[in-house]
Amino acid sequence: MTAPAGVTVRVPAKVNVQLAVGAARPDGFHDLANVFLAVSLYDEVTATPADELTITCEGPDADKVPLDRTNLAARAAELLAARHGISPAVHLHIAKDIPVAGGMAGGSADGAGALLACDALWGLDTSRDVLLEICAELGSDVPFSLVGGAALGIGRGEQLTGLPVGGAFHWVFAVADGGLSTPAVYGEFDRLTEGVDVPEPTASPVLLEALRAGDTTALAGALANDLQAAALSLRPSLAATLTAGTEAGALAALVSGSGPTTAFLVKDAEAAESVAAALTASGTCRTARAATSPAPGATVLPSA
Ligand SMILES: C[C@@](CO)(OP(=O)(O)O)[C@H](O)COP(=O)(O)OP(=O)(O)OC[C@H]1O[C@@H](n2ccc(N)nc2=O)[C@H](O)[C@@H]1O
Ligand SMILES: Nc1ncnc2c1ncn2[C@@H]1O[C@H](COP(=O)(O)OP(=O)(O)O)[C@@H](O)[C@H]1O
Repeated sequence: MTAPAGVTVRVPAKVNVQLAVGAARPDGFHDLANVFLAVSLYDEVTATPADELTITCEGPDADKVPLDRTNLAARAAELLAARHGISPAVHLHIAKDIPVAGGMAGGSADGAGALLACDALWGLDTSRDVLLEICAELGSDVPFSLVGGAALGIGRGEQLTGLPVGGAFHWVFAVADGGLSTPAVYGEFDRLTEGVDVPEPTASPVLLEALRAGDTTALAGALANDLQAAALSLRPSLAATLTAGTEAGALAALVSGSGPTTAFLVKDAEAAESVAAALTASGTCRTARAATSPAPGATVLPSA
């Protein structure tokens, strides 16, 4: 008898080209206008039949990934199985290339990837709407990991509207040593805005038009992250990384989401190569990676 085939799903990382953050809500979350852009750094999640739910992970950051039921991939398998009244008997293997706790939604990517991989492996054919519901239950960023491309997320970031993108954008991501906790960064945002009348978050029309037109220069002028001050307050060394990338010729620099990864928008692939080399040489980050956007959402790969 041949071994049962596995299903592999590839899922992109994200950068928030605009992250407008409102005041804390009674449930502890913050209302957002979160403009997500998927970028070409990917995790791959492979689901194979097993007697019980198990997880393995490979990659440079694998030792930082929990392998118990708190892993978002495990939680995705459990939620999907529960919806269908079946047992989550599956082995999930994560090939991790997205920095862990880096503000690039790597855990969310694995959650969305596991969901799609298990759905295919178990032959469930779950509707897109139900998959998106499960994603929102897993975390605010998980629905976007499923859909990819570009989207505006409102509410806590889970209510998505797809956005048109008129061309490719080139990026460099400087990966920092160690992560930053997302709740800690939102907590620092609350501390820094105490006594301030935080406005309702709204998407910038200039930024949306820059995306639609595929206009890199206009996008560079419109990038904005309301969590940046909080991330810098918790990790002041990020300022030196932002400066190093800008001095190396990046058109714009910002913290990716809750950080500590920093994102640099550059003119083209050639500029990406030289900015990545300069950032690596600067000693202000662990490593620098070039990537392009938009990237597709979670995708089942053809079986080998
Ligand atoms: C900041 C962002 C930007 O896209 O991502 P990262 O940069 O960390 O990847 C997101 O808002 C993170 O989304 P995600 O990581 O899915 O967060 P969740 O699991 O839903 O929530 C984790 C915690 O973050 C805080 N949180 C999250 C989303 C939100 N709209 N308001 C919040 O205050 C809450 O403290 C919450 O308990
Ligand atoms: N599959 C996973 N990959 C990475 N981290 C995970 C995963 N599942 C749960 N986590 C937990 O989520 C935290 C945030 O990870 P991650 O999603 O990579 O960062 P961020 O929220 O900054 O984008 C990690 O520190 C880890 O404890």
